[in-house]
Amino acid sequence: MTAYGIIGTGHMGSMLAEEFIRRGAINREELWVSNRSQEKAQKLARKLGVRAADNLKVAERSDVLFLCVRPVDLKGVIAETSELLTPEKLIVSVAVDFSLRQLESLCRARAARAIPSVASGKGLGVTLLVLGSGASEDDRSLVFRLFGSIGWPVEVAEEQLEVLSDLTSSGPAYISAILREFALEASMRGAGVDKDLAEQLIKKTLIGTAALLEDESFDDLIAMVATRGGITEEGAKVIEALSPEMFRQLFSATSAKHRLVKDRIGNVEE
Ligand SMILES: NC(=O)C1=CN([C@@H]2O[C@H](COP(=O)(O)OP(=O)(O)OC[C@H]3O[C@@H](n4cnc5c(N)ncnc54)[C@H](OP(=O)(O)O)[C@@H]3O)[C@@H](O)[C@H]2O)C=CC1
Ligand SMILES: O=C(O)[C@@H]1CCC=N1
Repeated sequence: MTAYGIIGTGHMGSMLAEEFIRRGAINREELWVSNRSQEKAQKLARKLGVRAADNLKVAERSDVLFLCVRPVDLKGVIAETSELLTPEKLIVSVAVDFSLRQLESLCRARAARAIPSVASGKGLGVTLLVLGSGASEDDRSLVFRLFGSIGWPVEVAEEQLEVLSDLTSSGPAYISAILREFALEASMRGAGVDKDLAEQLIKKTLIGTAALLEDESFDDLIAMVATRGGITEEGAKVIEALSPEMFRQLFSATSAKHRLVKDRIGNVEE
């Protein structure tokens, strides 16, 4: 029996625990969880019927250990448990901005990075995967099986993780922020449209659009809606004209923040 552990039961850690159990990828008796504030881990353990313990015990028990703390807390967690992180174990870090090189320099365990998104809470998220040099083909199969149970795992080059995680992990927040502004503007056009109603309507429209996008390209879907000489064409032109600058600024801002986080973490392998 493979034993699994999750250190950090915040948004990502608790989502992974719940979904892996719910979808049968991990059996409840195989999973241990821990968290800095212990009540959080205990509450999750009670809810899922898994076991809660402290970081050391979870690291000791686990064959596969998910590290689900923020990048700035990760070095401390690995330092605390490093004696137990032997080459027989696989660590899977979900932290953005903490490299494989750093993980591998801090402990002797085999390492992988997996960057999921909240959409995996619905079994529909992308998980970006990068396997470390010590990881085996069995490790690759294992992470693909686990993350395949909650969406679409895709192996990428580590140097692409920053920009791709902006797209897929931060994506649900950005799409929500854009649509919230769209609904707000609709409610301010003077026609007396209620803001909450506008939000509900655009959410339903998003869900329908997402279903269509299973089969259609963006261009084809736009062409389906934008009747030649009709209304949508005009709006689409505005989006095409103005949004490149918005997304350029978005990537500039996130890139600066990625750099800041990496600087804060420092060259931990040295
Ligand atoms: N949220 C998202 O959509 C995504 C997040 N990620 C990555 O997931 C990681 C976690 O993010 P998220 O879940 O949003 O953050 P949260 O703040 O929700 O969760 C982090 C958890 O880590 C716990 N923690 C902190 N230090 C320790 C420690 N020393 N020992 C044990 N537990 C500790 C915190 O405990 P306490 O309750 O005491 O604060 C908290 O519960 C980050 O590295 C992030 O980059 C990746 C992809 C998507
Ligand atoms: O905002 C963050 O830092 C994390 C990483 C990607 C999504 N949430």
